[in-house]
Amino acid sequence: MSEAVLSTYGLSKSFGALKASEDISLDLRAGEIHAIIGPNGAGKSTLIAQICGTLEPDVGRVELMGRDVTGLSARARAKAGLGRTFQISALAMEDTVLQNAVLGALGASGRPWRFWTPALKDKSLVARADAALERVGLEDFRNMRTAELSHGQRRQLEVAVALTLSPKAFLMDEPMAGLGMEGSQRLTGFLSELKQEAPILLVEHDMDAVFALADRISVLVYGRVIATGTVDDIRANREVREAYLGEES
Ligand SMILES: Nc1ncnc2c1ncn2[C@@H]1O[C@H](COP(=O)(O)OP(=O)(O)OP(=O)(O)O)[C@@H](O)[C@H]1O
Repeated sequence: MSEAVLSTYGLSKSFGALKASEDISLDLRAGEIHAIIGPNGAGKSTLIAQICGTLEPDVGRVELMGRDVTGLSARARAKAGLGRTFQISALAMEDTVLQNAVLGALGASGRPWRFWTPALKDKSLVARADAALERVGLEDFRNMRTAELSHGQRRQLEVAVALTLSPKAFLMDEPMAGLGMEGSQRLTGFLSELKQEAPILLVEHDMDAVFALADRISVLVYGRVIATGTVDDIRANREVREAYLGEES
């Protein structure tokens, strides 16, 4: 496949005696979904936090489009093109769908937050927000209160907010969580299109979704990557089956 958009080199992070990340080197390539799977406590969230910049690694570095971003804040990384959706929704529930999307577009514009109210009157910001809403299929819901959206629609809105920053790569932490079968099937279809715009590093517990979506999978166990490969490689990997997939494989 093609070149790396996002790479980690030797990321390590300990909490006291616990090695939550141990020498993690992986990459995310143009056009792909790379899923990170592993049992509870394997270190998936710790890894994502170091990549997005909310947790400092003890050792190692993160590169985005060949640029070392390890010293940058999470906000600066987002501006540099690292789009993120969160395990726990960061949306303002009482605001409308459009307001949430404009907030993202405002972040992308680099203007201070106190210009928030006029931002809704700023045609270019609203146009950017509307384009993102259209991209995720929420254009008919733009004036609805976010709290009234279904769970699946909120996930789509989170992607729209991230899209307003024109991300070069997405980090998604359990986007399927809380979705029913229909919702996760719809999101699966959407993510498989979205990856063409920006590749997706995906942490997900829903194995059906992972096996349907991922171009490559890395398996984390006790903070270490024990295998990286295609779905078929991972299904066939003995160490993975023993350590993680067990009877399900
Ligand atoms: N701030 C912290 N302080 C101390 N220990 C931590 C901290 N954050 C995570 N850990 C520990 O590091 C290990 C990895 O946790 P992490 O949340 O990254 O795993 P995970 O794979 O995301 O788990 P889950 O699938 O349950 O979300 C766990 O043993 C956890 O208890």
